[in-house]
Amino acid sequence: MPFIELDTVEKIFTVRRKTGLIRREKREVRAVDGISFGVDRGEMVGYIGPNGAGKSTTIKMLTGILTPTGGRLRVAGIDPARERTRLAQRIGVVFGQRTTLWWDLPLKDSYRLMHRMYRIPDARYRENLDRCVDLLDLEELLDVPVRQLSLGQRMRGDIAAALLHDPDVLYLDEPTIGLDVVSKARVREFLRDLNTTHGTTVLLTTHDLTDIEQLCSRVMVIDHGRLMYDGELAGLHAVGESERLLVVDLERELPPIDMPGARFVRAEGPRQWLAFPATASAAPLVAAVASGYPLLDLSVREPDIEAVIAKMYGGTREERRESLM
Ligand SMILES: Nc1ncnc2c1ncn2[C@@H]1O[C@H](COP(=O)(O)OP(=O)(O)OP(=O)(O)O)[C@@H](O)[C@H]1O
Repeated sequence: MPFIELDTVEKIFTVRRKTGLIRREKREVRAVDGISFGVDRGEMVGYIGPNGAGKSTTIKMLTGILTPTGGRLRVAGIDPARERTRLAQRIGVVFGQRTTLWWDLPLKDSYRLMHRMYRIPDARYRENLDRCVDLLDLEELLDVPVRQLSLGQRMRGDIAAALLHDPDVLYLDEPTIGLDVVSKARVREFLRDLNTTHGTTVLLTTHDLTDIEQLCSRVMVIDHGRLMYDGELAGLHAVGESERLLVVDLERELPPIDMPGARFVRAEGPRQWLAFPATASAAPLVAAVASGYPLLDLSVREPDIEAVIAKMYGGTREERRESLM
């Protein structure tokens, strides 16, 4: 059984929007729209996608902060939303944009508080702290209040904080965001070492594809709350490259649509995805599908992240650097 397991997990937010003085309109946001995957113990997986794709919502469900509105989710056999405290002993979380450290306290005092909060046995705490201080070069920073630390120093401090209780799983949400090149390299080296020597399972969300390239053998691409790709990074070259997607909602579940000029990508119930060349007009394909199949809805999607990734990996270093800025 995979260590992290998601089975058609869904999170729908209901947003109320003011439309008049008193009138309010309800709208549903499908932040995560039926995602399934498994991550084995010791894997290091990249979880990427454009802004608003549903990455943070997935991580929040994996930590138990948010409860899924549908599907089944397990981490180390635990249902996160039901047993959040028990799960907290097994997971570590680092949000690049937010610190879990106490802003006004010296770094070491934050660690002492965590020692008590997580009830970490003294010897284990000492050992983990020493290792993190050594590998993340924190010695000089232990007496400095967190608000005085640079972003890179703070990030190293946060990573150490997430590891003091020896978690089996580490979720990292943008761990290198805003860091300079040297700090990024240091963080990556530490994570690689953590994964190989401790077998820590790592799920990494990032906009910096160099993180993925250097750390993850497997990458999942999420877009509009759905899993669009799950496989080796190298395989992304082929996906989405100069192709657009036709999303077809049929009246009922049917065998894969077979159309000249289109390639069947995948199906989920009555919904099917067809890829077609980006340079071709969508109109003839739409017309052909509409006349040949019982349709409820159709939409054309640009291959956002896939195209970006394909372009970046296919482009020169200069182009890549530009697109990372
Ligand atoms: N608490 C909430 N209430 C309503 N809508 C929300 C809430 N949280 C997230 N959303 C919406 O859900 C969708 C997915 O958001 P999410 O933060 O998971 O995306 P993301 O992939 O992490 O994006 P980013 O890369 O920008 O952080 C977005 O449309 C977002 O506006």
